[in-house]
Amino acid sequence: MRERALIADLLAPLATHRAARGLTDDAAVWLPPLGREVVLTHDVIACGTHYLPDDPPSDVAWKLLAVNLSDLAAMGAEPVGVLLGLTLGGHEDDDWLRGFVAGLGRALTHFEVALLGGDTVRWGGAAVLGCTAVGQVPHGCALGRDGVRVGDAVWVSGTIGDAGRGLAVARGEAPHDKRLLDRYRRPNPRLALGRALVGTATACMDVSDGVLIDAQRLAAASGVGIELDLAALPVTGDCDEAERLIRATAGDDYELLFTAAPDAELAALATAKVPLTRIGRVVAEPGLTVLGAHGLITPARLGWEH
Ligand SMILES: Nc1ncnc2c1ncn2[C@@H]1O[C@H](COP(=O)(O)OP(=O)(O)O)[C@@H](O)[C@H]1O
Ligand SMILES: Cc1ncc(C[n+]2csc(CCOP(=O)(O)OP(=O)(O)O)c2C)c(N)n1
Ligand SMILES: [Mg+2]
Repeated sequence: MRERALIADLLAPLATHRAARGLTDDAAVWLPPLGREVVLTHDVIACGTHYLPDDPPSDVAWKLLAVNLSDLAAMGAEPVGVLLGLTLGGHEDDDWLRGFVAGLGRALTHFEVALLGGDTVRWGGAAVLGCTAVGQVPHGCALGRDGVRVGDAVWVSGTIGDAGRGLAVARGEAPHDKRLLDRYRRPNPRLALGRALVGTATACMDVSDGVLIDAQRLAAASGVGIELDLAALPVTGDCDEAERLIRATAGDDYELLFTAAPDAELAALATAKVPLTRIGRVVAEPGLTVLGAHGLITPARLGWEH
């Protein structure tokens, strides 16, 4: 399929938002509502690094959107639209592209975001798929990483480590488990939670590289320290300390890690699907401290780094 056909026949029908101008102009034109700030983020996923060549193309489209919307969720923003940078390789034939666009359409509808534009190129290597997500927040309401205060409680949404286990399933290294595969292939950005945390959380970020390394980054951004209780980490099923460390460093969770005053009322923000768990506290001494059953633990690694 030629680039023109992909755009005109498959992508343009998805670009229904007025701002996209039917994908017939050089760029999208969007007027943010009065009193709103525009929130912008860009994340790339590469075949072999972030997803597997055999992952269904519709799930790859979902993941591309989800990892970007997760960054908007972390900022407390409401998503508006996305621009896609599709650098395709030899593996992405017409069937793959049709599957990708079908999944893209479903994901756009599910997340209520507009396709605003993008670019498509072919090259000889593995596919590299970029996405710019555009969101909005009421003026001054964006959540940041630098608002953590000494004495705050540290919270995380959902469960940690299931996506990492899903990757093992996808690689054929663990028995088939649809739920875990979905956690890896179809992350759920915590958009409603992120927006609900505006005004309550002192700081927020999403967990993509592993909850330990991301907690270290959150603490560093605020010039404070974070103490995490490994036993408090929300995991699926029973697991010992060694397994908890694996789950805490696997990454791909796309949960929200946030801080709030110790007496902040958060129970009302939790749901059956997205529980909230208090996993630690903020201290003055900078750095990350991991506490196990027998005291301090020094993990060999904290998470994923490129
Ligand atoms: N190549 C780049 N050019 C400009 N900014 C970048 C680049 N890579 C990362 N950033 C910015 O650095 C910050 C941290 O990026 P990253 O660690 O990828 O965060 P996240 O995990 O939220 O995606 C973000 O504000 C991101 O926009
Ligand atoms: C095939 C494959 N191997 C390994 C991983 C694990 N992995 C790759 S990148 C990554 C971290 C998240 O990606 P990154 O580009 O750092 O996202 P960002 O922090 O920028 O949101 C993880 C856990 C994976 N998702 N897929
Ligand atoms: Mg990034």
